[in-house]
Amino acid sequence: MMLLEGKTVLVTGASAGIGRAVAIGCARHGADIALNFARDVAGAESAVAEIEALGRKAVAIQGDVADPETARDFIDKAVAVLGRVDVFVNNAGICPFHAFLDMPVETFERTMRVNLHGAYYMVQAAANQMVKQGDGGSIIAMSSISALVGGEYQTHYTPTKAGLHSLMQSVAIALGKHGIRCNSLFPGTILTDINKDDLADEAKRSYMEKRIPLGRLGKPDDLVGPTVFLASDLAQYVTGASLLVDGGMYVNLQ
Ligand SMILES: NC(=O)C1=CN([C@@H]2O[C@H](COP(=O)(O)OP(=O)(O)OC[C@H]3O[C@@H](n4cnc5c(N)ncnc54)[C@H](O)[C@@H]3O)[C@@H](O)[C@H]2O)C=CC1
Ligand SMILES: C[C@H](O)[C@@H]1OC(=O)[C@H](O)[C@@H]1O
Repeated sequence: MMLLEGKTVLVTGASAGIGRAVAIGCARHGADIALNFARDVAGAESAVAEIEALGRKAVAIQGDVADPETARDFIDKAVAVLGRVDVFVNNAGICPFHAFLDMPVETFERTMRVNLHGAYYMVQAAANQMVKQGDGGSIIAMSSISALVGGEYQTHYTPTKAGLHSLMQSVAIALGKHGIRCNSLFPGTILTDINKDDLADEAKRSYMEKRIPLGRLGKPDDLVGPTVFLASDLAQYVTGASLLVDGGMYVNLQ
């Protein structure tokens, strides 16, 4: 069943990892796609080619989400090519693992700017476009299990993910009157470039795997179904909600 037929979906950070899987997954469900990407031109172009091969329209638009100008530019260019915005997926993010006591100011500030400030500007720009269209929409934030639990080397990162979830709760209230639903996904540990180095440590990887009742680390495609659900009319009465997509890791105390 095609759940996103006729919809236009915008995804940030979509040249690789979860964002790319979600963009292509939404296209499989009938959506046209606009992808934001930072630097990886080849990754963005190949994602566009994959989406077009599915018979859908796709456009890749370059921009650093930490720059407030990028948000307006992304929405305007996406609308110029695809006509409208029905679904906005705020996915772009970084997690440069580092200890707390000597966290460099620039690492802390860059993580905040990309993950949280960038999300704020993007969500605001997408929401303004949806309000202008006048027929609702769906905004989805790629938050994290890290909105709920800490990480020794993620003291700069986990607050951005809790902040993203909080942003979705508040904008769900602000935008409800416009029929715009706002929800968060909480991925657990998904194998992508963001944690390639961290999980190169065999002991850490095996510890993470053992914490997961479903017995494996996640893959980017694991986020497609939950994203499509929240994007689709199946979730027409779901807003301000969050969904863990973690193989059960969060609930596994002992
Ligand atoms: N992989 C995991 O275990 C988990 C990931 N997440 C979140 O999922 C999202 C996607 O991450 P992954 O696919 O895992 O990592 P990834 O590193 O494969 O993808 C991140 C994407 O964001 C883009 N990006 C980074 N900075 C950007 C900027 N300034 N402007 C535009 N794009 C930018 C990257 O180019 C890349 O395409 C992130 O927000 C991450 O925090 C959440 C929970 C778990
Ligand atoms: C980057 C981490 O491996 C990943 O990102 C998160 O949000 C979780 O903390 C995951 O473990």
